[in-house]
Amino acid sequence: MTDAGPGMILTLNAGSSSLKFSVFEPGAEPRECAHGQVENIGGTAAELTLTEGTRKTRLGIGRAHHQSALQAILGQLAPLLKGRTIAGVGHRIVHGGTAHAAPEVLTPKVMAYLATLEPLAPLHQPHNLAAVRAAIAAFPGARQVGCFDTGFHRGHPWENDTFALPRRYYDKGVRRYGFHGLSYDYVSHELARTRPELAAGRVIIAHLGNGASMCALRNGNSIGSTMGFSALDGLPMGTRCGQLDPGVVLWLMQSEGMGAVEISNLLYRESGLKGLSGLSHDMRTLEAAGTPEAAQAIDYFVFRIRREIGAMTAILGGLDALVFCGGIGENSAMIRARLCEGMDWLGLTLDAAANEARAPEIGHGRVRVLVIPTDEERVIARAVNAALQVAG
Ligand SMILES: Nc1ncnc2c1ncn2[C@@H]1O[C@H](COP(=O)(O)OP(=O)(O)O)[C@@H](O)[C@H]1O
Ligand SMILES: CC(=O)OP(=O)(O)O
Ligand SMILES: [Mg+2]
Repeated sequence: MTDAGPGMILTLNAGSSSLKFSVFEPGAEPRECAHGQVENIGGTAAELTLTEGTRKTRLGIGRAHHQSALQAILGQLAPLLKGRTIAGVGHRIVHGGTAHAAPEVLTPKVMAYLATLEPLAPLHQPHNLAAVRAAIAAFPGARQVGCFDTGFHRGHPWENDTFALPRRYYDKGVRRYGFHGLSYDYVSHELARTRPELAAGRVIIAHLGNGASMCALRNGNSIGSTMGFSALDGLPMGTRCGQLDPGVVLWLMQSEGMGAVEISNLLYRESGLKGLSGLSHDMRTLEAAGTPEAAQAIDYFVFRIRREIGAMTAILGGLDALVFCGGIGENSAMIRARLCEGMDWLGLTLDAAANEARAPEIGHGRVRVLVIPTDEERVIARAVNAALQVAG
């Protein structure tokens, strides 16, 4: 390959149902040259979408898992690089545990620690680490930088960091970490850039995708998250149960004779929207389905989020802005409308036309309601750019 300029930045973001990537030109504010994603991982018909400027290409890749999706992406990279090399690869790493918050170069020692966290995020962490190994093999000269989803929440108050278990478990790392931190980082900084008066106040960001969580922010800092020790807690998700009485887990073990692997599979892969609807994890499918079970799955999703809006408003001491992001938050006008219905008591009133048009601002009450498309890739690219600067 001829070197036609400084090395580029590649970002890899393995979500539970998607693998997203971008190629950035390094710089004080990295410039995105191309991006793409494999969606519907785990389903029967995964699709790789590539976008370069106005050119969009779609490629059916059949039944895909994260590893084959990654290979499909690596196979498409060469023409996007236009003869340039890759200087740095940035990875979304869902769990940084107690030891890692800020972005870091991924040494074998760091990788070994991160591998111990795999059981805490089985839908993500193994794929995140597999992507690092594949990127080392594909780009041996590049700097590999990890960006942690848990990092954004590490400064949250102790009451939100702990469970009411004997203290020794906290000391062993049984804590409420919170996730989707790269998304909250991006969205909160966008809010600060575009609406600084709101960012300085009391804000709830609802990241509603295949994984879903909410973050309560005061002056741009996380003070509470619906997700906890693992990415299972809080809101119901595509295939994850969300909040669950731990007594249910005991009952599954004692009365149903289920072991850890079976319970893990049930709670991570068979529950949530998929479990309740008996149909699909995908909100688009449920919205179109019209079956009573699909409707009830949506009802439960909406109910839990509304409940958390109330709880977070209470810990914030009021609310100045509610911000939607993530695949559902950005694209489903119906879900946004249902979440905001009857919230006038809070000063939150949706503007129906603006909501349907997916305008950046969709409310007209005292509490501002916004849609800010998230960009985890940009947060990763900024971190890689900084790491490349340090490396000289
Ligand atoms: N137009 C839409 N209407 C409703 N839901 C949508 C729409 N587009 C995407 N979604 C939902 O967004 C989810 C994916 O969200 P995303 O944040 O990209 O996923 P991940 O959690 O894997 O990163 C899909 O499973 C689907 O349910
Ligand atoms: C943490 C998490 O659930 O991530 P995602 O929404 O990408 O699956
Ligand atoms: Mg995601």
